[in-house]
Amino acid sequence: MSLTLINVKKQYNNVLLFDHVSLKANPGEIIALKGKSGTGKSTLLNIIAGLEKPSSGEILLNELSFSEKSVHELSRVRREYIGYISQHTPLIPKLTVLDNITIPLHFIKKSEVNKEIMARIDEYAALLEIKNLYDNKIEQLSGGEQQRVGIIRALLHNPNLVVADEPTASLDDETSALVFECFNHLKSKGAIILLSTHHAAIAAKCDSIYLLTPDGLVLESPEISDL
Ligand SMILES: Nc1ncnc2c1ncn2[C@@H]1O[C@H](COP(=O)(O)OP(=O)(O)OP(=O)(O)O)[C@@H](O)[C@H]1O
Repeated sequence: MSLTLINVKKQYNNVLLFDHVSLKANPGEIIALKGKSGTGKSTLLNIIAGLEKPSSGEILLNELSFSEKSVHELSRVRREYIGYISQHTPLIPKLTVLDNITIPLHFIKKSEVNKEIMARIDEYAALLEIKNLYDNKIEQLSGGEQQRVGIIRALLHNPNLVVADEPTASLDDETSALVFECFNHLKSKGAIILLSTHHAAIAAKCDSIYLLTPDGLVLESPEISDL
């Protein structure tokens, strides 16, 4: 599945945040989005995840156009194809790690955790080193552990597009590297991963790095001459 952005523009109350944001991402690409605080990275990622509408412009997943979809249809597209990772995943403190991870299954009327889904949870939990925490309550976990629970929950349905807003912000270098391993795993299955980050080391591992400016995306790496 490919992702195409065409001239995406966003303004709030007539104040322009960005315009002319265009991008083509192919299956198996990991793309980093950089930019000064307040340039609109989270806003752009929310738009790409179908959580917010652009002021104008087009977002396409293959041929599927977001602008032609109602809010209801967009939420179905999100559930099916998109994994959204935010800095502060809403988790339920009194429930266990495993219960929190499997919450989305209730929305797709598939409350049973079947073998395939459990194998996927095990795989990511092993990669992120939280397999021993399944029965712990969220309120007993550190911030970094909670972040990893949110990441597994976002990947439960094997998304074709992963949108991650500073996924390693609350993590140390070693744990950040584990998260990147997860992204590499998804990449090998053909997913597109689009992440915002202030960490140079994380951006350097991505296939390409774009800087978000008020006038669109500027390719920072690979440099044009490398292409
Ligand atoms: N619903 C909204 N209404 C009005 N302004 C908003 C709204 N949401 C975001 N903004 C403004 O848009 C700007 C960009 O916010 P955004 O969170 O997208 O930036 P960012 O680049 O992700 O920042 P950071 O790196 O600090 O997380 C901010 O000035 C913010 O106040």
